[in-house]
Amino acid sequence: MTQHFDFLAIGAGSGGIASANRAARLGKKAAVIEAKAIGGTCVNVGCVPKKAMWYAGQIADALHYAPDYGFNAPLKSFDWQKLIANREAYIKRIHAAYERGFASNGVTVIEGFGKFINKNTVEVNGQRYTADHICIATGGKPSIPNIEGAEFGIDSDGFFALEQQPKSAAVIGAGYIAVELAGVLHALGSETHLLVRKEKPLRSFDTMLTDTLVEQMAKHGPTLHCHSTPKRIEKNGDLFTIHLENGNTIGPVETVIWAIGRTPATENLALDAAEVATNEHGYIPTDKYQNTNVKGIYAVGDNTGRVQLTPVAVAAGRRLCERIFNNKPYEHLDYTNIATVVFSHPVIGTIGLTEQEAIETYGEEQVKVYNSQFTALYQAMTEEYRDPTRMKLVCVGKEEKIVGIHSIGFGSDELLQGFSVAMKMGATKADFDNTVAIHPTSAEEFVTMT
Ligand SMILES: Cc1cc2nc3c(=O)[nH]c(=O)nc-3n(C[C@H](O)[C@H](O)[C@H](O)COP(=O)(O)OP(=O)(O)OC[C@H]3O[C@@H](n4cnc5c(N)ncnc54)[C@H](O)[C@@H]3O)c2cc1C
Ligand SMILES: NC(=O)c1ccc[n+]([C@@H]2O[C@H](COP(=O)([O-])OP(=O)(O)OC[C@H]3O[C@@H](n4cnc5c(N)ncnc54)[C@H](O)[C@@H]3O)[C@@H](O)[C@H]2O)c1
Repeated sequence: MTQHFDFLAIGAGSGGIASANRAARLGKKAAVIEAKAIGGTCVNVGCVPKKAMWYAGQIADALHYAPDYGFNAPLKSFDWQKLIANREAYIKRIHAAYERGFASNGVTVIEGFGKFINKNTVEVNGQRYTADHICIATGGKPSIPNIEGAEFGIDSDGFFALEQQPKSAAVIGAGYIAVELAGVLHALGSETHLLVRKEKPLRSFDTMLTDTLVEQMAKHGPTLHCHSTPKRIEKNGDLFTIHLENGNTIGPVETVIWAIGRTPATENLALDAAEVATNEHGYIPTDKYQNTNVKGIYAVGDNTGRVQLTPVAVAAGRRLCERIFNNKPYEHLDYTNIATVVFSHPVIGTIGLTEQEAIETYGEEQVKVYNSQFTALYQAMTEEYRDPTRMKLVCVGKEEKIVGIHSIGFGSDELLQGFSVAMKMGATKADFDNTVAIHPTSAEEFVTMT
């Protein structure tokens, strides 16, 4: 028998969960289909385990600062397995919380891999489900390059499955994941190499951020190898050597991690059966209302090729359901000015235009930039770790409207959310100046820049 729903999400990751719950809370009969684990990438092999590992790295950093704070606490050991066990136990608790949420909202959870049969029918394990509205929220998966020996490397999913801490690792890629995983491994004591193809990682970010990151990597590690494109990977016993296009080699190392981007999980969904179009990279193009080319079929999250962040998938999914089920015909997600944090060492918080983008958009004469550099008190107390925190405000026009906020250094992760609200509301430099600082914090620099 075919079961019918008002709303059916394919994929119980960030976008699918948020949309199905919202549909159900709006009184609709909603279901979500999940092939692997509830929570998707973010909860199981993304934001959550990554942040847990990053916190472990923060604790390792704090142990370096401890003697300058008067603590004589030599590190006796670090237990990777305990960290992983506690991380996974936390993830289990998140699964349970999601299940409680589904139960209280009345969302049906269908376990298995969903495939389209036609425009309003999806099949899972031979059972068919129809829906008036179908949301494709299938996310993505890590990419692996097509080079000799690529199979010797693991990806970010493999990183989270590591049962032992590698003594040495090479992380390949220049994006968020590469920078974050390399930073974590290094902080936890693995000899870590980060290989990027061009002159630096995170090249689309404001140069103040990336220059500082590169400077800090040079001082504290991991070892950054620029202009380093892997050509083949050679296995010798349990170790791997990376041969580069430029003739150099990196390694041998115990673990090679590919972090070279992600591909959309749209291949095996039988999208043809529903006539849903994809672009040449497999992403599902959507309009600003998350509509695909087929009426009643939507896509949200990483498979749309837009900003790949959990809160983006969540917000797009919720707004979609508000639009279709709550009489809000124009509700949609504004994809501009989305704040983001890279959990690098040091951590980066950024929103809006880089200085360069502002100049290209508004013209040099319209752009005024405020910079600040200081040592956060937390690190200023130490001998060896008095690293700079750097901040930048990018302003445009006579009124100095703030169009970019960038920060690298201790606390940049937690301080940005509030400032992003101000920027989204159209704050000017004068509004920032009118705000009395909170002292002593790093955040206060943003309201005291001259
Ligand atoms: C290592 C890493 C760290 C990250 N860190 C952050 C971070 O700190 N902050 C942040 O905002 N974002 C982070 N992200 C990005 C974030 O995880 C994604 O943007 C987010 O998970 C996208 O949500 P989604 O709903 O589009 O897809 P996903 O969360 O990937 O969920 C898709 C789900 O669909 C399921 N699925 C796929 N096909 C089918 C099918 N045919 N039938 C049934 N189920 C199916 C999958 O199993 C999966 O569970 C990180 C990503 C990675 C990989
Ligand atoms: N803190 C966060 O919010 C967070 C953390 C992790 C991931 N994410 C999201 O997940 C997305 C995916 O992250 P990602 O790091 O996998 O992808 P990415 O697209 O950000 O970076 C991929 C990098 O790999 C490089 N690359 C591509 N092919 C390569 C090759 N053959 N050899 C060497 N390098 C190669 C690219 O130049 C690029 O710099 C991000 O864009 C981000 O939106 C967010």
